[in-house]
Amino acid sequence: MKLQTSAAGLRGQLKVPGDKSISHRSIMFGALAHGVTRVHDILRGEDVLSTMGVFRELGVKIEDNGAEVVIHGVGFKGLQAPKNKLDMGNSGTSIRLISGVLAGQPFMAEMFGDDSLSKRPMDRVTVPLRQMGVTISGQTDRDLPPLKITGSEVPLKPITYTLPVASAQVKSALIFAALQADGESVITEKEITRNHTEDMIAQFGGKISVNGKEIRVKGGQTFTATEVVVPGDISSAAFFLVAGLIVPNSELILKNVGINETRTGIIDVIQAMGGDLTISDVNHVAKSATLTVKTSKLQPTDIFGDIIPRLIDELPVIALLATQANGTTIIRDAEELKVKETDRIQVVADMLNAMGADITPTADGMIIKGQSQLTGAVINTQGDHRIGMTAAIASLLVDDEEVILERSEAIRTSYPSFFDDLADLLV
Ligand SMILES: O=C(O)C1=C[C@@H](OP(=O)(O)O)[C@@H](O)[C@H](O)C1
Ligand SMILES: C=C(OP(=O)(O)O)C(=O)O
Repeated sequence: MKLQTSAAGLRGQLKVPGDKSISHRSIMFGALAHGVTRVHDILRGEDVLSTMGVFRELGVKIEDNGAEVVIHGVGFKGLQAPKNKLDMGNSGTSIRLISGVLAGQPFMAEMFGDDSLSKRPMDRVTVPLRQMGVTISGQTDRDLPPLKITGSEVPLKPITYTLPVASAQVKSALIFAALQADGESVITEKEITRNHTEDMIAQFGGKISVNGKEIRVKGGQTFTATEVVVPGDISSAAFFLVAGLIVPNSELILKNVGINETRTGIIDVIQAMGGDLTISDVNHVAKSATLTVKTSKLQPTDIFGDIIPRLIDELPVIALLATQANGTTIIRDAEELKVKETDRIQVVADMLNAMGADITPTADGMIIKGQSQLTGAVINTQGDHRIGMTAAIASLLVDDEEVILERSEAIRTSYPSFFDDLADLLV
């Protein structure tokens, strides 16, 4: 498709779609709870639809009446052996978290995904799950999908485990397994990562204790159905936060954005760069707020250390932001970007360099020179939604040249209405 270029400004208000991480987990906990869970403002992106499809295959009734998604929970003991292979699509969150769910189920299941997912390492979950008594195997020494899993007939062994990577997906997979273990598990994070799984255990009436990076969770708990209202996804809002800051003559008001503190690294970065961002209407219960951004002069910054997991999915569009700062921005400690839907260090650098940026990829990040005039190019998402949306925002700064985006349908993974929302905000 041909992307919009030469934007005269972005103005107006937007309610970004529901948080992807919370949407996945609302289906999982809804299925594992007893009773009927209603979910409002769920993200209907393809990744979340994959999770819904898998739980339907596991015998859970899930209805979408347009206004809300209704999940008829069956409890941990009510899941049924699937008749078909479980299709995880493009979703790392689905395959890793559901591995933890299936770990304690007394049946065999096979999980597979698309070409991108089939290249992503699953050994980070298979290694600790095996220690808990699960039979699970994948392809090559990294346990790439497809994965075959046979859960344990008897309660799993609890685990004491320090994560070698900063990953909410691995942490969450182990929490789901630990909930089906005979005793207390102790999981220690490398860095603090998004805590939606922990929050949701409490929301569904369960118990979990969190002390900094150390998490303790007991097996054998039962969950009670509840009502979930999903806040907007800050990872989706990120594209419009950056657009509002770098496109001249812009002012954007983003409503109902999730501001869980484990996700707000991008706000810290924008503030460090001197961006004009205000936070209002803070709802402490829903952990959401209104974020307003205006066109700004930006300074460079260094992004590294424990902020990285708090903005990991935003780094592609943060790299674009840095191309417009008045100096050099350095991103470090972000080697995890290499094992996302694409190698996001290489692919982001290649894409933005093809558009006239000056980015040097490094082993664990990027060195980004600022004040680049962006130019026309042909870009391929390579199946990565965040690459596609970053390209679409970058092209707003291109004058009198074309930007063509190939495989743009990848954006439906996390933000099906992205192009409609963008069109509505153009001056
Ligand atoms: O737990 C989650 O919902 C997610 C965790 C992160 O992945 P990792 O755990 O692999 O860092 C993130 O990149 C992904 O988009 C969603
Ligand atoms: C990495 C992502 O998701 P997942 O790991 O679930 O595929 C993402 O949404 O950017």
